[in-house]
Amino acid sequence: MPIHIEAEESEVADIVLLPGNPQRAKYMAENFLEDVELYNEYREMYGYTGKFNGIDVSIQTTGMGVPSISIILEELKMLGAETLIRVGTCGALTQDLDPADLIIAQSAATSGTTMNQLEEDLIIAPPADFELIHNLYQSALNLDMPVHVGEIVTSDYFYGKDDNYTEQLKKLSERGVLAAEMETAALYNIAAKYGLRAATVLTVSDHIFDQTRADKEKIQEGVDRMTDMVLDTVTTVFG
Ligand SMILES: O=P(O)(O)O[C@H]1O[C@H](CO)[C@@H](O)[C@H]1O
Ligand SMILES: O=c1cc[nH]c(=O)[nH]1
Repeated sequence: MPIHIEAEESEVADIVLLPGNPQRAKYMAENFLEDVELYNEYREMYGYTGKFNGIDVSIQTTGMGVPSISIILEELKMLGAETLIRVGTCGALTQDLDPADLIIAQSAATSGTTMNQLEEDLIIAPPADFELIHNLYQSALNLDMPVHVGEIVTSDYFYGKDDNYTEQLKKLSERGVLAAEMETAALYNIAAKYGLRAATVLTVSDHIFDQTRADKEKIQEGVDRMTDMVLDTVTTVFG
């Protein structure tokens, strides 16, 4: 049994959804899955397994940031997980995005974390699994949801350290990077290391440059949309 996910392999599904927030994991499990079992409570890294349209699906909390999600991903690999879909929130880097819009992350640049640096002169940027993001996009269109596809940045900072960080984000924004969050580069790198399938879907909770945050109801609307989209794709790809 791994150290931080106190579960047996048989308790975790092949398909795992990955919210950062434990309350989101609980909400998604209780409101979207049937026959739900809680398999992990340690450190409030809640993990649930249930069924959606007859398909076994787990929802595993990752915590915030690259170190936390990296522990969880390594342990999910030990527990036999094969398909990993992050369901997170993010800060938009452009006014073209509205609160509760959805983003499908094709790739993740990094700021502050060395996740994409394989060796001194070797930077990699593993992409999302194409079949997953293709189907996620189709699900969003079919369900008439506002969706954007592109690059994001995974940052070690939620609160910008200094002006230099804001300048970095502005440069990324000028190059078309849509939003910042704190885990996806770890997900895509660890998935590449083990040959797992991975994708990230985010809902916009903040606008970084004007420092505005959507109210809780709006963020919840985005979470509900995002979960509907992801479970529609799970049904199409694995049903
Ligand atoms: O809402 P979650 O999935 O936690 O994702 C985002 O929210 C947290 C910061 O508030 C970070 O984990 C960031 O990546
Ligand atoms: O990392 C994050 C997540 C949500 N909102 C932000 O501004 N940053």
